[in-house]
Amino acid sequence: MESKLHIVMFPWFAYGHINPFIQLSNKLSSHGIQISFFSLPGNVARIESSLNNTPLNQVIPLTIPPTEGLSSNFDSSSDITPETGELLKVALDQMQPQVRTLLSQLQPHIILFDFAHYWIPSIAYELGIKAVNYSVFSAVANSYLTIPARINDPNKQPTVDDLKVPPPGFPKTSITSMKTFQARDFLYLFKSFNGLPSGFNKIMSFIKSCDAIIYKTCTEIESPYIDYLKTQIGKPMLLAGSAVPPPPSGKLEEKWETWLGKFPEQSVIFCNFGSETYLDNEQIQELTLGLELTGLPFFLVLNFGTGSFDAQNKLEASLPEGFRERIKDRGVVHTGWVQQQHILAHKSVGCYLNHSGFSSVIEGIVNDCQLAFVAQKGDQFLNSKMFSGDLKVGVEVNRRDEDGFFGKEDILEAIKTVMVDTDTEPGKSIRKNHSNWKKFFLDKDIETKYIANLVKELEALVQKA
Ligand SMILES: C[C@@H]1O[C@H](OP(=O)(O)OP(=O)(O)OC[C@H]2O[C@@H](n3ccc(=O)[nH]c3=O)[C@H](O)[C@@H]2O)[C@H](O)[C@H](O)[C@H]1O
Repeated sequence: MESKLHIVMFPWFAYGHINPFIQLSNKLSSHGIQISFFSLPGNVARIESSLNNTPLNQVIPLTIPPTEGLSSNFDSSSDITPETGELLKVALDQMQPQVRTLLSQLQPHIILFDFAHYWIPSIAYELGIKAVNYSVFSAVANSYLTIPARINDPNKQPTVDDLKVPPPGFPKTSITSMKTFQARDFLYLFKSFNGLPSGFNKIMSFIKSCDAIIYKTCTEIESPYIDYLKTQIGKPMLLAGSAVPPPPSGKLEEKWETWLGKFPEQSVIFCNFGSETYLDNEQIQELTLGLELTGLPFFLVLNFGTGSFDAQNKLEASLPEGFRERIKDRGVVHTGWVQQQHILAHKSVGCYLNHSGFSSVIEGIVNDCQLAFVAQKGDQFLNSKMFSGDLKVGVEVNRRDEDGFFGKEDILEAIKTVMVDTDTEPGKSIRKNHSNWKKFFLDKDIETKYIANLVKELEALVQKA
């Protein structure tokens, strides 16, 4: 039966967050649920182009309040750097009156909100709307970092040493400790910027006040972490399934189709770092030299967090001297957005070196691309360990404990393991696991079951007083 629910979607303003909210919207919309999607004006056209086009659905632009430090002509459609991100969080908090007015006009049954929107539950409660957090982070990342057991004294920040080990009660999995550079990166979550609560405190605040939390995962992949979260959260926990991205529409751009078509099947290494992850110049040097060392064809995408502004100059300045000339017959280096799913689906692509973004990894698995991970921040470090250590579907690039440095030989080694040494371990098992997980992710019945169940649980939540 068609659902009569009306849900407001309110993701964080970066595409790594907007995309999973759109994907969930479309799945819920196919059950007749009405979607109103909040975002910034610069994102509206792109959301409209992906959101199911039904008379019920709408994208509502929010006005960005004047915010000290945030340029008055800030365009949310370009990359959001960490600095702009913190200013945008200030702007987000100032949007409370406008969000309250919109919600009281729309009167949805539920609002699905993201990690930074800790004030949504109190507004929603006043208006009789259910407030549900939709976590776009994996269960492994949530359970290692953002659960009450992570901190025993709310007035004390954890140290690097604290963050190197899992919180008390954490399940016994391949994750027993993290490297120093990774733990140092996790500190970001506990810092306060511009006088706002830290990311960790925001999450702790809405865990207490929201009506439920939806995780973008399934028990088949992450059951130990999901079970642990259940002991920590104390709120209804709903699962949206593995969130395999829908097949892409249209065709791959002619120039890339032609370029990839020159190479044998499964020979090309595709290398891309998602929508909000940028390597520094030292990493780019080692990565490019490592790709050169493999002797294989490669397609490398590098971005710099500045949108299209000056990106080409930054790219040229970051490459090793003479690199373009040396690799011109077998390598391309590109800056800007590419049709990742089309590229991964191309028969010439056999390896995907990536940053362990959850959707990106799954796109690699369903497309027969062997996976090598060089995670850069936060949740990516935990995804990378879970996919390589628990599921054993790929390999992590070796990194130095203190600062995460990797050399060109480390890149070569990881790629050889999954692409060349496939008759010996661990490459042999990784290929086998990859192919088993591919079958799982492509099983439509599993996905359908999760979404049908989620719809039922959301309806039940709305019925509750
Ligand atoms: C929750 C947040 O997700 C994040 O964003 P990210 O973009 O990396 O997400 P992915 O899951 O890789 O997803 C990225 C999505 O963008 C698509 N794409 C990307 C680049 C491109 O050039 N072309 C494309 O089509 C890609 O196909 C995938 O669907 C980060 O990990 C972050 O750590 C995490 O907090």
